[in-house]
Amino acid sequence: MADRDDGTDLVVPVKELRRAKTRLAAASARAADTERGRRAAHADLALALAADTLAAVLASSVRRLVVVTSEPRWHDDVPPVVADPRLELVADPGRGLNAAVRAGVGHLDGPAPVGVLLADLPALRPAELDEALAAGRAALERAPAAFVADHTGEGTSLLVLTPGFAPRFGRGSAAAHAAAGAEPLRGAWPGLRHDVDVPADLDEVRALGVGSATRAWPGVPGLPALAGGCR
Ligand SMILES: Nc1nc2c(ncn2[C@@H]2O[C@H](COP(=O)(O)OP(=O)(O)OP(=O)(O)O)[C@@H](O)[C@H]2O)c(=O)[nH]1
Ligand SMILES: C=C(OP(=O)(O)O)C(=O)O
Repeated sequence: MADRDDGTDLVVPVKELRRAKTRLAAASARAADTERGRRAAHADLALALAADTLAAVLASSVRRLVVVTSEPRWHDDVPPVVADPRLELVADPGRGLNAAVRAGVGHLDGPAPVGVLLADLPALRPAELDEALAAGRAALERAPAAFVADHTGEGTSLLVLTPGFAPRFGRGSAAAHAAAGAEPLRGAWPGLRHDVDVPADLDEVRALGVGSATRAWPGVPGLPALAGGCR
């Protein structure tokens, strides 16, 4: 078992909700009867996934948390996260995921290792994140970056990098990060590896145990359970 992390800085990109998670459209379609209801349920789902991911992050040993987003609901609907003193918000440059990640890493503007975590990990456990960040920092003695592949083996859920390493998120990112010299991290970390991309993933993460916002979806408007994060 790797050591507990002693405080890595973390960047989490959160896409504008109405454009996010298009591969989950079939799940939102089952959640409401009208087109308007479906759109609202879809945005609530994307927000719930991000809120649960961030609740776990804030229960970990992460030192600074940079969220890169231009989502207008951010301030109203994620109050426990917004109120945390470790949070710094950076505007999304609007040029895709890697540009958002670069903006977050650039904001930190230092030589220290940085973790980049995607925001669709509602079963994430704080201890898994701490372990993976510690393992990633240890790997930086041998490689310019380290990554945790997602449960399919194709994507990347966490990238730990030294500033200067170019992130290669997107389809097939695990292979792209490995080809650029990043070291794959081997821990089990089921919640860290299980991102939610397609409707079947929702059942799978619920079986692992998700945070309160995802557990409550689809729920009444306003996501009353959002403040939780305990599992
Ligand atoms: N800030 C920011 N975050 C992004 C962007 N694209 C993706 N993300 C985040 O990166 C994570 C993983 O992205 P994807 O699974 O590719 O998400 P997606 O584009 O919302 O989903 P699909 O439309 O289903 O491909 C999610 O947490 C998104 O919020 C972007 O352009 N800007
Ligand atoms: C964006 C990514 O993931 P996915 O498409 O699996 O969500 C990625 O792995 O870089």
